Amino acid sequence: MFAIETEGLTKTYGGTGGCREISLQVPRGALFGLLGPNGAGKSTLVKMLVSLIHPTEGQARILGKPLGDVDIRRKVGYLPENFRYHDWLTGADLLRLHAALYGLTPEESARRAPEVLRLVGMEEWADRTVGSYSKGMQQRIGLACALLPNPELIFLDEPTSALDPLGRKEVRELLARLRDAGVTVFLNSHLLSELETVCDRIAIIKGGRLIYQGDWRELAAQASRIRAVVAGASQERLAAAVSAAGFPLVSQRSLHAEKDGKAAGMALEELVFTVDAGSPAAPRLVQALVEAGMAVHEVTTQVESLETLFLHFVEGA
Ligand SMILES: Nc1ncnc2c1ncn2[C@@H]1O[C@H](COP(=O)(O)OP(=O)(O)OP(=O)(O)O)[C@@H](O)[C@H]1O
Repeated sequence: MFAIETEGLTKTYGGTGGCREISLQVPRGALFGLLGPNGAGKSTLVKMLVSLIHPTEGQARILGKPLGDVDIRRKVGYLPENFRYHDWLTGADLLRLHAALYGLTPEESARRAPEVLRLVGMEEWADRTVGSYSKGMQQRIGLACALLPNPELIFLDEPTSALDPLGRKEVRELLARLRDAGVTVFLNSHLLSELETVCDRIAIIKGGRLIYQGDWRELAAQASRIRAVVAGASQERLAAAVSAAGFPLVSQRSLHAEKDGKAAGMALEELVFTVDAGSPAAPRLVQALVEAGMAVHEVTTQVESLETLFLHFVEGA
C-alpha cells in the first residue's frame, strides 16, 4: 500500500501558481525526496498533503485515508519550512503544547518528550527558552515536535537548512533510522547532494507539474557513461567496437595535443559511451575495443549525480 497516493491534485491561487494535476505514489517505508526549482509548487503540494490548504481539484489518500482524516493526522509529523516557535516557551513547554495538539495524553507526552529530545540531540536544552536557541537548535526542536506522535509518515520541508555540516549528518542518520524503523519520510530539499545520500525515490516538480517520479539511481544508472582513452582508433575499428559492445558512442575527441599523448608519440582518442543499466559494461567495452584492434590506455565509469540529472530534467523539460 502507498503512504501517499494523489490523483490529479491541483491547487492554484486565483487560477495561477501552486501546482497542477499531481499524480504521485509514495510507497510505505520510503525515504522520498521532492525536488524542484524555487516556486515550482513543492510547499503547496506538501501543505495540501498535511491538510493546511485545500486542493482546488483532485484527490489524495494519506496512509490509505482521504485527505483531512483526523485519525490519520495523529500519525503524521510535519516540520514546515518557515518554522517559527514561541520564543518564551521552553523546549519542554513547546513539546507539551505540540503533544496536546497531537492529542497525546499527559502520560504519553511525558514519556515521549525525552525520547524525541534525545533523537534530535537536545536533551540538555529542554529547560531553556526557544528564544535562547540558535536557528539550528530551533530546527532541531521543530523536528522533535514532528516526531512526537511516533509518526508513520513524516513531512520535512528543508529540515537541515539551518544546520551545520555535523547537524546535517546527524539528521541524515536520523532519517535513515526512521526509514529503517518503517516510517515513511517525505523530504523536501534543495540540497541535492543530501537527497542523493538518503533518498531512493524522488519526484521532480517544475512549473507546478510533476515531471518525474521514480528511483533516481535507476535513472542515474541508465545515464552512466564510460570514458575510454585508446590508441589506434580508426572509423572502421570504432564501428566494429560499437557494434560488438552495443553501446552508443556519444563523443570522440583527439588527445594529440595533450602532453601524455605527445610524450608517448601516440595518437590517443578519448571516447565516451553511454551504457545500459546493470550490464557489466566496462569489461564488455574493453573487450570490444581490443578485439577491434585498439589499445586501451584508460577506462573510467561516470555515474551521473542527482544534481546533473536534476538540471538535465529541469532545463530540458
Ligand atoms: N498564498 C499564495 N498566494 C498566491 N500565490 C502563491 C501562494 N503560495 C504560493 N504561491 C505561488 O505558487 C507557486 C508555487 O509556490 P510554492 O511555495 O509552492 O513553491 P516551492 O516549490 O515550495 O518554492 P520554494 O522552493 O521557493 O520554497 C509560486 O508561483 C508562488 O508564487
